[in-house]
Amino acid sequence: MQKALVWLRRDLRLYDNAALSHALKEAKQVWLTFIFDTDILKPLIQGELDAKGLKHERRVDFIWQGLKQIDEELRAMGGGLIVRFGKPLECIPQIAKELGVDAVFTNHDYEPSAVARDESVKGALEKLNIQFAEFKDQVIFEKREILTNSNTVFSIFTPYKNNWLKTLQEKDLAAHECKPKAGQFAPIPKKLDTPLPSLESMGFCATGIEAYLPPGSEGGQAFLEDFLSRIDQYQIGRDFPAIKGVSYLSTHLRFGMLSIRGLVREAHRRMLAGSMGATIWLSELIWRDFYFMILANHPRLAKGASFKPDYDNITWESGAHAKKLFAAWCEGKTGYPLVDAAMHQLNQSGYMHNRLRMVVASFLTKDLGIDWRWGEAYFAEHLNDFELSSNNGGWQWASSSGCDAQPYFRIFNPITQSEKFDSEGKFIRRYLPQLEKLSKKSIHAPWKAGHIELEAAGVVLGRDYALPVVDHDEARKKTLVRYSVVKKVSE
Ligand SMILES: Cc1cc2nc3c(=O)[nH]c(=O)nc-3n(C[C@H](O)[C@H](O)[C@H](O)COP(=O)(O)OP(=O)(O)OC[C@H]3O[C@@H](n4cnc5c(N)ncnc54)[C@H](O)[C@@H]3O)c2cc1C
Repeated sequence: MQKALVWLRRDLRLYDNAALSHALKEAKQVWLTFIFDTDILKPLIQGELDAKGLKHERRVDFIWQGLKQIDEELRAMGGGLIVRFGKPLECIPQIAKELGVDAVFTNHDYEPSAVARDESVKGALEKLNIQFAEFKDQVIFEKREILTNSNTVFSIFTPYKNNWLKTLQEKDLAAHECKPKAGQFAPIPKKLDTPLPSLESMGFCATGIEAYLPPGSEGGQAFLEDFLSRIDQYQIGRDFPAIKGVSYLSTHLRFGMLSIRGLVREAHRRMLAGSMGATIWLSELIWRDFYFMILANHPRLAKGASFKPDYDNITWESGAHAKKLFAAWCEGKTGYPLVDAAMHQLNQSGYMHNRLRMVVASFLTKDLGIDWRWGEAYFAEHLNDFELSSNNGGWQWASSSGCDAQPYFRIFNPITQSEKFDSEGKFIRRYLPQLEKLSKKSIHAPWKAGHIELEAAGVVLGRDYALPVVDHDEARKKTLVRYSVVKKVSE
C-alpha cells in the first residue's frame, strides 16, 4: 500500500498503538489526524462561561495538550498531526481524499454512538474507494472474546476474571511496534497544514490541568513510574482517599496516552512474582475490560436502561424537593462531610477517589432516593476520566440495578464509611477547611458534636457547614420500601 491515514481518537500516543503499527507496516507513507468532534464539543459549551464566553473544560484542554505533544513529536520526524474542528463524517473522507490515501486505519471504539459514527465514516470512505481498517487497541479482550462455557457473555465479574486470566497469553500483551522508517511520516501537504486549532477558537479556555495531571504519554509515564514504586502496597492503601494509594492513571488511560498492554504487562509480571498489590491492581484493570465488554454487548445501557430491567420499576424522588436534594449533593452541601468533601474533590479537580465514588453514588440513590441516572450524568460532565462503560457500571453497581451489583439492601452508612476510610478526617479537612478544628471523632457527623466543641471549632451549623439534608436511618428504611418493588417483581 502506498499511503495511509491513521485516525486517532482515544489512543493519543505514538507507541504501542495497534492502528498506527499496522499502518506503518503496510503503507509507504503515513499521516495522522485527530478531529475535535463538534457533535461532542458544542453541547459542552453551556452553563457557566468565563468573561470571554469560553467554557472551562479540563478534558478538552488535556486532549489539546496531548495532541500538541504528538504534533511536536511528528514534526521532529518530518511529519505532523492534521487536526480539525468539525464533523468526522465530513472531515475524515475529505482529508483522506486530499491526501490520496488507500486506507484509513483506526482503533475500535465500543460506545454505541461511536460505533454508529464509524459505520457512517466507513460507508463514506467506501464510496471513495478508500478502505477502513479497524483494530483492537484499548482493551486486552473485547466484545465476545471471553465467553462462558455455553458461549454467552459473562455478567458476573469473578468467573469472567478467572476466564480472562486463563485465556491470557504473552501475545495478548505484546506491544505493537511503531517504528517509522526514515521519511515514512510524510510531511503534510501545504493546503492541509493548518496549525492546531486553539482552545479559544473552539470555545474553551485553558484550565491549568497540567499543574496536577501532566498530559500526554510523557505525563502518563511519569505517573506510572511513581505508581510502580508503590504498587506492592496498593491493596493496603487503595481504599483511603487521604493517602496516595492508587495510580491516578485513569485519565491517561481514558485518552489512550498510555497503552493498556503496557500496564497489564507490568501488573501481571509482578503478580507472578508474588506481589499482592499488583494482583489487586490487575483485577481493577480487568474490571475496566469487563465493563467495556458489558457495554459492547448491551448497547441499551447507553440509553439509560437498567441492566436488570426490574429496577426500572423503582419510583425515584421527583419534583422540586428532589431537585433541591440533588443540588445539595452536587455542591457538596449535604451535611455529611465525607460525601461533601468527595463532591468538592470532583468539582475542584475532575477526579474522585474510587471509594468515594461508591460512597457518594450510594448516598445519592439510597439516602436521597434520587435516580442513579442523574448522578451518572453529573459524573459524565465532571470526571476527567469519564468513561461511559465504567461510569455506567459503577452507578448501576451502587444503585444495585447493574450486573454483579451490590444487593439493594446493602446500604452504605456515610458516617461509618467516613470513620473507617478517613478515620482521622484528613481528607475531609483538605476539602472542608471550615471543619478543620473539629476532633477526629466529631468530624464525621458534626451535628452530633456538642455545642462547646462546635463553638471552640468556630463552626455554626447551617451557617459554616450544612445541617444533614436527611437522616440516614430514616432514609435507609424508605429505601428498603422503595426497592421492595424489585423484590416483588423478581419473586
Ligand atoms: C459510580 C462510579 C463511577 C465511575 N466512573 C468511572 C469513569 O467514568 N471512568 C473510569 O475510568 N472509572 C470509573 N469508575 C471506576 C473507578 O472509580 C476509577 O477507575 C478509579 O477511581 C480511577 O482512579 P485510579 O486510576 O487511581 O484507579 P486505580 O485504583 O489505580 O485503578 C487502575 C485503573 O483500573 C481501572 N479501574 C479501577 N477501578 C475500576 C472500576 N471499578 N471499574 C472499571 N475500571 C476500574 C481504571 O482504568 C483505573 O485507572 C467509577 C466507579 C464508580 C463507583
